[in-house]
Amino acid sequence: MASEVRQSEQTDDTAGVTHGTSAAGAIHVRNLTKVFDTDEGTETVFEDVSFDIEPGSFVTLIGRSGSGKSTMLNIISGVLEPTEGRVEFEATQDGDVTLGHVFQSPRLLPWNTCVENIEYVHEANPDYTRELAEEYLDLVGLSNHYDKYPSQLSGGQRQRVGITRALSIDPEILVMDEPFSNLDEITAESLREELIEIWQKLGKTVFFVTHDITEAIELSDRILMLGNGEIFDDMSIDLDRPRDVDSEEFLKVRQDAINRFHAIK
Ligand SMILES: Nc1ncnc2c1ncn2[C@@H]1O[C@H](COP(=O)(O)OP(=O)(O)OP(=O)(O)O)[C@@H](O)[C@H]1O
Repeated sequence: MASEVRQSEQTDDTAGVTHGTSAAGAIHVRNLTKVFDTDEGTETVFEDVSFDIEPGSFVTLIGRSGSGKSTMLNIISGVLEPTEGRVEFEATQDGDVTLGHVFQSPRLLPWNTCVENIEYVHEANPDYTRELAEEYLDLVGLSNHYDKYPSQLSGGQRQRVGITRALSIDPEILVMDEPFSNLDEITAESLREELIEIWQKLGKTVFFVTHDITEAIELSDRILMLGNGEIFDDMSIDLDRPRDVDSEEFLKVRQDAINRFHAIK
């Protein structure tokens, strides 16, 4: 049974959502409209948008700058209220849905170590132990960095901590807003590979936002294209994983995606 989203903010970077039962991790976006009121008047970002996301799938929303990708992601995560419509989640048998939010910049607390930055989002979790933080840091290759401060880490390592922190609350759903766009391409590429390995291992539903078509094809089961206030295309990516971005079949899919993307007026 589906359940309407209710956000209880745990930190800037994670949003706890509760309610519902079964098929945990499915997302149902229903007739979403978002209008911003500004000094210059109103701006309708999108109107009457609906789509469904399968539990455990990796779905990416792409669109030009200003098309409303972050707005959509923030409504799904509960950071923003829609003007009209609703988002429903399928919850676990316990009736819970937890959602982890990874931002473009990891937003770590500078006076906290890696472990403490994870501990911070577990303040209300009686089962939290340092071992749990270490286990998640191990997952992203930060075993030798538990007690380092953010200033002692590279940009890629800081983003790894951001991803780890979101994963450490064991969310059914991970929303990621251009998490690799501030990183150099070599680091971004290794993080993409790690993310896919983690996703395959943990089976989370991932809702990912990017403006990078190659990144979207490399990562996703499905790409939603947002433009002119609507989802104008919904493309399944049927390439085997791991994906070779230089392979003939990848380049063919990429060209198809580019053609479809440019079909929007
Ligand atoms: N809080 C706000 N108040 C008013 N307008 C807003 C607000 N947030 C976003 N907008 C407007 O909504 C539109 C969509 O913004 P959004 O950040 O969702 O786009 P985006 O596709 O994520 O862009 P980018 O790829 O550049 O990050 C933009 O025109 C933006 O100016």
